[in-house]
Amino acid sequence: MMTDVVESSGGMASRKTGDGDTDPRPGDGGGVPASSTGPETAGTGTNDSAAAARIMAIRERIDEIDRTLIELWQERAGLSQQVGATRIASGGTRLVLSREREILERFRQALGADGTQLALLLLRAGRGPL
Ligand SMILES: C=C(O[C@@H]1C=C(C(=O)O)C=C[C@H]1O)C(=O)O
Repeated sequence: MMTDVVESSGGMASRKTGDGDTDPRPGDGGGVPASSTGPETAGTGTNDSAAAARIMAIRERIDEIDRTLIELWQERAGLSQQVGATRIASGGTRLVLSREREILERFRQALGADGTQLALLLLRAGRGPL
């Protein structure tokens, strides 16, 4: 499985297959659209060349965002681990649950139930093995 986060807030749901691909569903682009104008372009899911060009342009920004998210994710995890090591070296606790609750609430307020799930993953990444 590609993910163990369960969608619970009514957003996009996707089913994952063993190879990480998403099963096609009826009407989700698995077939050839009626307005098809040419061969399906570069994995865009459409045969319309104008739509394919637009999709590819948007995907460039999506890829940029994903790279930034990954970088930020890794930076945050590293910082969180530094805080933990600093605190333990000074005789403190590894975790501060009141601070974790604040973070969970921040993400929940901004993003709803998905925010809570995201924050739980962020906190876990920063903890490393307990
Ligand atoms: C990074 C800290 O240590 C731990 C990790 C946290 C985090 O990843 O945000 C929050 C609280 C602590 O359990 C901190 O106290 O700020």
